[in-house]
Amino acid sequence: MDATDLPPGLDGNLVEFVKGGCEFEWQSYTKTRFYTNAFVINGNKLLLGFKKRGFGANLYNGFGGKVEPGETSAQAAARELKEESGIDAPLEHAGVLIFLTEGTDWAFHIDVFSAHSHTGVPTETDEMRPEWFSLTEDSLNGNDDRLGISSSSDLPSIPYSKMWADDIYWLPHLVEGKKFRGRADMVKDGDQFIMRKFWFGAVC
Ligand SMILES: Nc1[nH]c(=O)nc2c1ncn2[C@H]1C[C@H](O)[C@@H](COP(=O)(O)OP(=O)(O)OP(=O)(O)O)O1
Repeated sequence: MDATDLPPGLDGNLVEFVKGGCEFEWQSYTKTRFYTNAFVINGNKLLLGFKKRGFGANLYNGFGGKVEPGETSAQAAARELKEESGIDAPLEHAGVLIFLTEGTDWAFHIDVFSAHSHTGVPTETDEMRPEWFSLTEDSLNGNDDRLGISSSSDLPSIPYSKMWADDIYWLPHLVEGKKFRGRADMVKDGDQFIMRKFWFGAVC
């Protein structure tokens, strides 16, 4: 894909999965803040955390936070995973997401990581309550959550309606092991954020 067709902030040889909000302009920004987000898979289970406080409270997400000065994003991802869930995992880089929120001039740059094994027992912390979810096909692609039916396994389905709006567009690709990139410009709708303009794609 021609780099000039990509949202500002993304580059490389990318193939589009999905886009929306074509009638809007991309929001401009002058600063970038670096964050991480880590997802641990164990066979047909995915570990998510219910965020108890702070930005994104009451949503399920991977484990992550700010990259501190002097840290690489991989180091930050491992530290945040341990701090928020009590486990260690051999994290690998899976994707990059750029998010903007209305009224700010800075972008979240989120390095997303995944792992297929871990050591330790996921443990609730002040910030996150870890829970395992089913990775059956209907759970992963959001059919179960959309239809409000429980998963065919003994674990709950992935709770997309209680996650950031963008997650359903890239989480299935992360689980399939595809590297991805994406950007979403968010606006506030009541007490939640919805995507005004977005683009998600795979790295060739
Ligand atoms: N639209 C979005 N979709 C998504 O899946 N994750 C998002 C997101 N916007 C932000 N995040 C993630 C990135 C990161 O893992 C988390 C925000 O980190 P935190 O709230 O933990 O940051 P803090 O500023 O509290 O940093 P720490 O104090 O270092 O934890 O939310």
